[in-house]
Amino acid sequence: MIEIRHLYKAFDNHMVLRNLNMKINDGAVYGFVGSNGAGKTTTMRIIAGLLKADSGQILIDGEDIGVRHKELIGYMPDFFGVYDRLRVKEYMAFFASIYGLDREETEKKIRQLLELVKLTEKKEAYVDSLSRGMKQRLCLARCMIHDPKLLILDEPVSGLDPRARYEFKEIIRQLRKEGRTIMISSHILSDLSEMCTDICIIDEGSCVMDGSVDEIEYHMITASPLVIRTAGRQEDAIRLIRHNEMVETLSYNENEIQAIFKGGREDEIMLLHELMVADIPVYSFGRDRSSLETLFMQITDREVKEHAHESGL
Ligand SMILES: Nc1ncnc2c1ncn2[C@@H]1O[C@H](COP(=O)(O)OP(=O)(O)OP(=O)(O)O)[C@@H](O)[C@H]1O
Repeated sequence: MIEIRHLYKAFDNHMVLRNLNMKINDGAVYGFVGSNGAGKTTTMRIIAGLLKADSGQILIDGEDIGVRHKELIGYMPDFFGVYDRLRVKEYMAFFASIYGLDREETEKKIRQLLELVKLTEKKEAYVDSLSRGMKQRLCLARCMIHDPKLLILDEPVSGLDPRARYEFKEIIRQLRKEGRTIMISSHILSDLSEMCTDICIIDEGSCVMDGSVDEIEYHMITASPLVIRTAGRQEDAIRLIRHNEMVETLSYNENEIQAIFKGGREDEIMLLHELMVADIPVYSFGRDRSSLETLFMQITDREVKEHAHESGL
């Protein structure tokens, strides 16, 4: 398990990380989401050993990571450097040499990793001739050359076209199946929920919500209003719904009734059952599934953030 404890970092008196805490279980694909400037890259660079924290600890299996970042972590930055006149296989061999792999091991690793990222046929191609998506995949391959305990990927799909994003996500799903531990950042929550097992939402340098993707989605669902449409008898429906203890607020117009409903699926079924028993002609009943992005906006909204903090989310 990787634990980040009480991380603080300031640049020129500007506090960027404030008491950041995270736990990443072995085999987790840990989505790290936050808006621009939230502190994602800073956190990742500190874990990768490229930047020093002002205070805090990074523990792997209970031990302080110390100076062992290089061997334990594979870090993929959010930009790709220029490698003039270097072929794909030479690029990979260069990184293998940094980690002291012998010739046989280097060849084996290059073969395996290029296969994983579907670049075997590009082995002899010059790096600079590859498409953006291919470069991202090559960069991922080189981060894995030394079999790191934790892979850190900083916004790996940003700037990719839909096909390249899909291809990259497929590789992450494959790595997830293999039980790799991965931390992956994005400012798009829905990108991460497709690939990840867990999500941490960072805002102004602190984690404001974390949990499994299922837990996060549960919060998303209960944050979405319940929308009920009837074919007549709307006033009776409003009266009945208003009395349900799970209803926090109610609004309506001539077409529909909207309720902020704190109950889960069972409570929704109960309410629908009550409406049916009262013979109210319900023709549509369900959550207005606000996108994950809406939840994200809500959580990073000041007032909601305070509420989430108080309720221990
Ligand atoms: N080397 C630096 N010197 C001064 N300020 C910095 C430095 N690096 C980052 N910052 C500031 O720290 C804050 C957090 O930046 P960081 O890059 O960690 O955010 P981020 O969440 O990764 O954002 P983005 O999604 O835009 O990449 C920003 O206000 C940024 O300007």
